[in-house]
Amino acid sequence: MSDPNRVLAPARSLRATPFTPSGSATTSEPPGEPLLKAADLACRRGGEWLFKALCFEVGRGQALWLRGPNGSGKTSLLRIVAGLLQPDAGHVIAATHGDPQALRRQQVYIGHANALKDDLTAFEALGFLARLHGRESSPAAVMSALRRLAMDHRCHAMVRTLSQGQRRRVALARLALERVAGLWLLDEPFDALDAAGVQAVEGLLEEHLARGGGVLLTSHVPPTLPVRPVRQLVLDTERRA
Ligand SMILES: Nc1ncnc2c1ncn2[C@@H]1O[C@H](COP(=O)(O)OP(=O)(O)OP(=O)(O)O)[C@@H](O)[C@H]1O
Repeated sequence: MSDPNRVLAPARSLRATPFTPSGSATTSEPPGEPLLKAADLACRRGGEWLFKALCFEVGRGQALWLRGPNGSGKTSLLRIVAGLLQPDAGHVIAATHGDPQALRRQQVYIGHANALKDDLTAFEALGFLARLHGRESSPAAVMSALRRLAMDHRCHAMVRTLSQGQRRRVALARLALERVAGLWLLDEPFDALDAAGVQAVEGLLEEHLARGGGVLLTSHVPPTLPVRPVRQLVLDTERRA
């Protein structure tokens, strides 16, 4: 029997199932409008098509797990949605209601690289990111965010002295500063995290979805959220044209 949460099967032409709003959105945004619509997206890299005619949506309160083998185009797709890469066809529509600042306020992109400055302390690096993205950056807020990822005890450590998992925790602590029910785009958020780190991030995801946010994430391990089902979008190199 097919998994009802699996929204797409990989093929030359990929189509999502019809969007059904879900979740308990506590937001002034219209509850039925998706945070993200991707229509007929195509991406070609290194002379090969990664995907074509890809359509999907992320609604409020929804998490969509982007999965597929190495090189199938997950990062490329996330970068297209984040506006960092031009698709070869199709378009992405974000629920911004014509406000050009809304996208910046509502969208969070955390890529493979942690974007932390090596020569700052964990506390300074997170504060810098918060200010850069126009988020709450008071010392209390930054410490509280570090605490959510159990990194408050290392707040004075230089980033370059932290382990990979600790750096990932500091980068992801940024999510604890978010208050807007927007779209989170997360590339391998669980990479390098131990079980406690994974649990902390899943808790943040759950809170974000509960306030009406949406999440599009890649992961090589299935994300398991305590309350909500996670839908799937599969990119599959073997079945591509
Ligand atoms: N800047 C680039 N120039 C040319 N080809 C690229 C570039 N970036 C990525 N590619 C190619 O695009 C394909 C998809 O890469 P992408 O990083 O999107 O895959 P992925 O599914 O995220 O992989 P992984 O699971 O290994 O992270 C790969 O074959 C890769 O070599």
